[in-house]
Amino acid sequence: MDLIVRPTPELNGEIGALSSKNYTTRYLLVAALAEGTSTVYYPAHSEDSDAMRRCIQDLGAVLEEDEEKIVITGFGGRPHDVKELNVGNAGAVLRFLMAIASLCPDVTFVNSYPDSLGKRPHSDLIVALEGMGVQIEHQDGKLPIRIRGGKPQGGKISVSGEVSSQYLSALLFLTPLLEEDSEITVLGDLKSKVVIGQTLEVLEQAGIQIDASSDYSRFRVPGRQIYQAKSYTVQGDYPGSAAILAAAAVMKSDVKVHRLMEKSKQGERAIVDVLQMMDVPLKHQDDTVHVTGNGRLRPVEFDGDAATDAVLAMVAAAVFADGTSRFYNVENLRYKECDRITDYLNELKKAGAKVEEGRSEIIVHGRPGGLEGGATINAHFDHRVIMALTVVGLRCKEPLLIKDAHHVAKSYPQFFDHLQALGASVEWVK
Ligand SMILES: O=C(O)C1=C[C@@H](OP(=O)(O)O)[C@@H](O)[C@H](O)C1
Ligand SMILES: C=C(OP(=O)(O)O)C(=O)O
Repeated sequence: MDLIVRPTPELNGEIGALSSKNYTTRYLLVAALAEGTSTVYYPAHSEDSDAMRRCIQDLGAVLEEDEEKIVITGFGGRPHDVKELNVGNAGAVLRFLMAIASLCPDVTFVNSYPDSLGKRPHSDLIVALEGMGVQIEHQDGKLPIRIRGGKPQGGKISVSGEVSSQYLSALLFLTPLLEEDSEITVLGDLKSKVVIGQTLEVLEQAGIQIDASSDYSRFRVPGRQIYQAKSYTVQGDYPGSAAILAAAAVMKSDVKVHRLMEKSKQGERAIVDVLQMMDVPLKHQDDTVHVTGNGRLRPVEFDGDAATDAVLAMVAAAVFADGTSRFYNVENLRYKECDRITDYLNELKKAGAKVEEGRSEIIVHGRPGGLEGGATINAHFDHRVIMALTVVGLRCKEPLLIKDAHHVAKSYPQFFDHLQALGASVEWVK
């Protein structure tokens, strides 16, 4: 489905942030790996979290659900002998479950999004798992991927962190279940390092003991551990909320987003600091971010690796700043649902933005007077491109038509409802 974003002068109102995608996938997984029955309160409801839900059921977890929670009886360290798993377009779910599937005799991950997840690389994880004695068939490191496991071996394990932190997270979920103790060494410069903090936080809550070096380059993981059944509460999601906050920042607004923990380990909470650096009037207290925008923004320089899933929203705000902004250390944006540098900037240019790319950076020459708009946008199967182009479209002179905007449901199905509730002029078209 396509969506029209029309110029909108003002946003006003209050919303509750959606539930965190990263915490939901992790809590569902540790609950599935536990012996006994766990409860996850306020899980995210999106395509990615549904993918994890569906796959852990296929692997033998038993789920009962109501409005506020999912009660999960885990399969412990013994997943069912499932033949096929379909993770949809969810990268983290795929990578985490590739590691867990190595406990099964023979599982194939199908390629249901050939133009998105089907293009993303998994070689670094494949190499690490092969080093643990797992046999893997793949298409040059890509889907479909067939994993013939059974009894992966711990011990000394190396994994590259250069492309994604998800490979390391995957091994951190698997190794506590192995017979042997493990020592994981991370090769190269670990990207999205802050996300490993979320993995370790959840593992600790699940009763798993891991000794991590302070720079996250080495991990000692005792084997034969048991995931404990626990109750978890999912916090609000900063990456999705970043787009709402950016929208409020680029125009006259009085917008509150609730349920955004000040002490969260989500790196994307940096959206608050970045908007403040851009002189956007806002307050963050009692887990509520309150933006009182006036449409005036200063340019900013930011290391985007610290907040990988919020960079596109930050760039969308910078499009209207009164000067040149730079987002650096962002090469791994190229390996997401689309190439979030080249593909994203091409769409921004269609709307009239002045942007330039380097291998690992995005440069934005702000246009405080607003953009022309009047363009048709290709979503590239990417929820974050859709959200960011919506932010831009609200301040264009002519409407933007976003093709296939339904892919927003990968992480934030209520995004357009939330924006409409705040007064944005957005409309689905057939
Ligand atoms: O571990 C996770 O849940 C995620 C890690 C990040 O990926 P990379 O480590 O590939 O940057 C992030 O972009 C993704 O949305 C979710
Ligand atoms: C990149 C993302 O997710 P994943 O890697 O899990 O597909 C994202 O949510 O922006």
